[in-house]
Amino acid sequence: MTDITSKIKYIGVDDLDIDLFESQYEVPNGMSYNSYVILDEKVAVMDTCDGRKGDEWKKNLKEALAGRTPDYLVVHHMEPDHASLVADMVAEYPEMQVVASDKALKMLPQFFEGIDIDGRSVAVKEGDTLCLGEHTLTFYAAAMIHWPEVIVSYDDVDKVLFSADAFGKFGALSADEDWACEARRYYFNICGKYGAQVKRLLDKLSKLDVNIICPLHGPVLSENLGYYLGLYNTWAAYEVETEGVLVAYASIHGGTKAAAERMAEILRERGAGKVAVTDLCRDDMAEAVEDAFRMGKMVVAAASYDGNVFPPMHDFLHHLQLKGFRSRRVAIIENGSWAPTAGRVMACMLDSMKDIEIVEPMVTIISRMKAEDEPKLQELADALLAE
Ligand SMILES: Cc1cc2nc3c(=O)[nH]c(=O)nc-3n(C[C@H](O)[C@H](O)[C@H](O)COP(=O)(O)O)c2cc1C
Repeated sequence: MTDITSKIKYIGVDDLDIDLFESQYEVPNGMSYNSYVILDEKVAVMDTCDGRKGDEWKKNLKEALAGRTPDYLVVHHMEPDHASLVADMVAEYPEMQVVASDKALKMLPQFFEGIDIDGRSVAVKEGDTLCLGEHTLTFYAAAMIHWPEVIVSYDDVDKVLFSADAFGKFGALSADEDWACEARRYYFNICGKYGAQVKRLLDKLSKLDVNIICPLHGPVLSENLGYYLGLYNTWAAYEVETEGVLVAYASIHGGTKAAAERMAEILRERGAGKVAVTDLCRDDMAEAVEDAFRMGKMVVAAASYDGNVFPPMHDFLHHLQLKGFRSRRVAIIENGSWAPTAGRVMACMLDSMKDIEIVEPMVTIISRMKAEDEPKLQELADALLAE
């Protein structure tokens, strides 16, 4: 338990036992479920915790309360990694009121059958305030970052923003790691689709004087906030963050892999900037998605499979479709032994995304790369790098 300011305490919990966050994201350094308590004339608990760590969280809460009773539980986001203990809190503190958006209040019985908060709920919308004594919270709608019921709140005494999942990050607080790397992987995989909504929130924040950002995952941000806001502005606008190329391949027997690796070499020889190579069958899918958004250009290379494309590539492109991948140049390499189909399928999936420029000519490898394929790869690399 740490002090964020004289009246705001951190009561969140690190989870180092979790195998996959949201049942799909590898988190080698765990996850933090952040939660805070404001101890003013009134006491406000800011979100709860994942049920996986409920006992630890309740212990932290009790310690922070030091015998006091919460007047309000503010629910910024209803996802179970933050709201699992709302029903327990409602039962334990009969005088406590639940403060949330109208949508969140409607979601409560979906998660907690029979929960009774009649006369104990405060529905808040954009611009509403909650006075705690010295501190007053102002609420802002943050719909679709990354659920529809999300709100954020701002305390103009300590200039603290409670940002819900915005500015969140994979990794427990105990992890000593670069913020941007795991925050970017988190952002594009969790919020990537909602750039327009993130941009709207950033516009609102630009009018506030924020000194401290308290997100629901990852470290509290209190220094150099311009750096974090700058990255969020780049990401929300789908702008290129790093000049370079992601080469993503899906290969059954190694032929496509050899072509992809040769393509990466050619790109490096031509000074393409950062060239990252990912094996979609083995490497972290979330990192591949992150790198696709991070860089301005991409090469996709895949084997043909049952008149379609090898499934790991289909899975990758499907992730990009879901996350709103857009505004990038993409080159295609396909492989097949009798009737190559991978290129057509990849092009079709890419065509469904916004402002994707498919660079010609696509290269077709027949089973294994031959000498005659080398100039074709060079031509494709030149076309990809030409602006
Ligand atoms: C289950 C399976 C289905 C395949 N389907 C096709 C196909 O529809 N058309 C084709 O040309 N090759 C097909 N292939 C062959 C591979 O695409 C081809 O051998 C390719 O060279 C493999 O590339 P790799 O060495 O990168 O794995 C299939 C292979 C397997 C194992």
